[in-house]
Amino acid sequence: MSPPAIIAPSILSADFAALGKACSDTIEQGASWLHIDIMDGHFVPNMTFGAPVVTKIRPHVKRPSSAHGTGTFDCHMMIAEPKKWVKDFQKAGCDLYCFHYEAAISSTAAETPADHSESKTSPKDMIRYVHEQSMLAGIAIKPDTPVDVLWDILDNQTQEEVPDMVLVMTVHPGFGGQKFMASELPKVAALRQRYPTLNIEVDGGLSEATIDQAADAGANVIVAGSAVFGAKDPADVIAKLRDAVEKRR
Ligand SMILES: O=C(CO)[C@H](O)[C@H](O)COP(=O)(O)O
Ligand SMILES: [Fe+2]
Repeated sequence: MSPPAIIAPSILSADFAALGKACSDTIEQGASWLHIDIMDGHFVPNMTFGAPVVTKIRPHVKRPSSAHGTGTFDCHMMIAEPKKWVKDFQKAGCDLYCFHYEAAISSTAAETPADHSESKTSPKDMIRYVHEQSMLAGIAIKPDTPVDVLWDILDNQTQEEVPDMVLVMTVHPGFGGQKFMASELPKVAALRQRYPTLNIEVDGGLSEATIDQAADAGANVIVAGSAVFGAKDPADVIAKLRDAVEKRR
C-alpha cells in the first residue's frame, strides 16, 4: 500500500496581505501541510520571501504532533545556495526542507572562500545536514532532470542520508498558475515502482482536472496553489484531491 494522501496547498497563491489567516484557514479547510515556495531570483526567475515571513506565519498553524503530521511546513527551496539557509529556516519553524538536486550539485557564486565552503555541497551531504538540524529532508527535481539521478541517493544504506520525500516538478519552477506537464509523470511512476512507501510529491498545475493522472502514476503528496486558493470552495477542492489519491492506495 502506498503512503497516505497529503494535500499541501501552496501559499504562493494566497493573499499575501493576510497570510497568517490564509494559512490557518487552509488547514481548517482540510489541508494536511502548507507548501511554502521560497524563490531567490537566481535559481528561478522570480522572488518570494525568506525565513522572517515563515517566522511570522508559524504561530498561525499548530506544529505537527508527529513527523509528516498536519501542520507540517513544507518549504520548497528554489534557491541557488540551499545549505546556507538550513539553520535559518529551522529556526523559523520549517519542518521539511526540500532543496533542489540541481542546486546541490552545482557550484555557487560565493563572495568569499568561507561562504563557498558553507554553501557548496552534495545531495547526500545536504540530506544529512538537514537531518542534523532536526528537519525532514526532501529532494526536488526540475523537468529537465532525469529521475535516475536519484537512484544512488535513494538506495543509500546510510539512513541519515536518505530523503524523506522526493518532489517531482510538473512545471518549470518559478511561478504559480502554470500548465501541468504530464510528461513528468513517468518519473513518478518509476519512483513508485521502486519505492512503494516513499512520499512522492508533485508540484505545479495540480487541480481536479489533473489529479487523476498524478494519482494514477503514484503521487501521494499533492501541491496545489491556484486550484485551492482560487477556488470558491477550497475545502471541496482539498477533499476531491485527497479522495483521488486515497482511492488508488
Ligand atoms: O513551486 C511552485 C512554482 O515553482 C509552486 O509550488 C506551484 O507552481 C504551485 O502553484 P500552482 O498549483 O498554481 O501551479
Ligand atoms: Fe513549490
